[in-house]
Amino acid sequence: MTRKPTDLFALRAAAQNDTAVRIVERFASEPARLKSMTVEATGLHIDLSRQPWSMTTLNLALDLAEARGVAQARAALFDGETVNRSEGRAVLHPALRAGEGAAYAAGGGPVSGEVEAMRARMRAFAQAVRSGEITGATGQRFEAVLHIGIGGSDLGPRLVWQALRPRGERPVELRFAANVDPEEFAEAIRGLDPASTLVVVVSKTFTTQETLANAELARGWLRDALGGDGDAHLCAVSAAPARAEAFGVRPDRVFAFWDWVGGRFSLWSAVGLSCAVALGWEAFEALLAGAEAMDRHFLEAPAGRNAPILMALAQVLNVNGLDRHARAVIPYAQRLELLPAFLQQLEMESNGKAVGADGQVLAHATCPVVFGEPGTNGQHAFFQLLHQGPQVIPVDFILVRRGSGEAASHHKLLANGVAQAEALLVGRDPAAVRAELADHAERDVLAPQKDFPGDRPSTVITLPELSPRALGALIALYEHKTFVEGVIWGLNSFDQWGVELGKALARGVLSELEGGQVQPHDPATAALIARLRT
Ligand SMILES: O=P(O)(O)OC[C@H]1O[C@H](O)[C@H](O)[C@@H](O)[C@@H]1O
Repeated sequence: MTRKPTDLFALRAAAQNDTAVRIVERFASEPARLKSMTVEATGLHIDLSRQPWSMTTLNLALDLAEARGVAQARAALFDGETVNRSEGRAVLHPALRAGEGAAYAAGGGPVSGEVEAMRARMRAFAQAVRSGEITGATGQRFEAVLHIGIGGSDLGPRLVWQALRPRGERPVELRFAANVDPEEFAEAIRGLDPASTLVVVVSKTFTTQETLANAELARGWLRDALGGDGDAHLCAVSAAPARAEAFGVRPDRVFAFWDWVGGRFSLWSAVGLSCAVALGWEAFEALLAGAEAMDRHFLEAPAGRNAPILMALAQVLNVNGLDRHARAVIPYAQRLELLPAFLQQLEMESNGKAVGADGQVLAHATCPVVFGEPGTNGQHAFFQLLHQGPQVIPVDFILVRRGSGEAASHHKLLANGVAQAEALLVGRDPAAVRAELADHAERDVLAPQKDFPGDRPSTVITLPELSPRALGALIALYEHKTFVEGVIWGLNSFDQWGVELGKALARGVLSELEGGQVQPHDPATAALIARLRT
């Protein structure tokens, strides 16, 4: 394989040049900066003025997006072309949230009719479960849903439930089991009554080892309590519905989706069924509407006002221009606790690749390490490194303007978010630090340690409130940002070949751990297997 030439060099040179001027000083020399670098997208406010670009470099980045064919790639995606070439599939998650009467087609074949029909089934099912029209085998209402799935079949629904779950009385409780570690399953069913629990098994392939293991545990739990009737509490969501039926799920309880829905983009399909049941159809529909509004923004806003494109360019600038290979995501909202985990899959599984879509080794870096915790908790843990560590880590701050609950606490939360972004941007004048220590005998030793360099980039996203609509828009914003980055980096964001080897090896190791024939391994692996077998 040969190395591929890249046109990121011009951007890199400009980005490095820009570091001669502190970001905060640019506001004076670039009066239009704040206005030009903040965008409103479907009610979300996105401030990119704290990113380390000059206005000139931003324009260069926009030229790069144009040269890399972002507009054409976006059209190809929405037109249902086979953009996931390595798997021969279209990628059409926008079709899942389009309103009635849309006309999406995957590879030329219409899909919107099927999408609408499935949505109607989901809606009818969710409403019938909530109203008590559909009951369990003993006639009891379903008071809980156990959602079983992993990766893309878990993280989206889990994030949505955490973000939107009712505070007080919950007509329907929602629990999740993803890990094959039986501890998670045991915790998920704690306190639940099988007679009033609906089990939704979600797996695009319906071959995922962890999910099938948990589905078997759930089926056993239902059967122990309800006998053979327990199977009537099983639902499945899959792009391989025949496999779900072979597992024993009644055909009218199998909800299909399609191979043109990527796992980590699948929340909007029947993968969201358990959220639709537990939160109610109106909330699920509003989530879809928020995402659809972001789709329209992504399609229609000019590149310089286009939130997903600008956020992608800021990331490219930091990664490829300034060698910043990590990014922190800090939601100042406890309910968005799972956003960093969701984005880890979305971004790192999509773009954590070193080979381009054309099979050539890429000559540039791609996806940074994404991590994060809610604010203010993260402040008391790893923010030390963000403020004073040797490496600069750009941060996404997510603030929610109108909180729910105690207003005074919400103001404290927001104040902390604003202050942290300011501290990263502005830092502290070293002279002020020294002046404060004027009488200190160890002034020369202490002052540098108390220095805040600042000039550390962030993006600040403000949501009007944590509504289903705003959450849908936020998730879709990150989906499209991830896609644009993939286009600029020249890779296929929609496959994940890197997860296959470990899965295949685990099958062999399992048989060895269970007493089967020992296979040849490297010495370290052989020793570990021997240790675990005894
Ligand atoms: O939905 P499933 O087919 O069960 O797949 C669940 C997950 O496992 C795979 O290994 C992939 O890494 C994920 O992208 C996927 O979402």
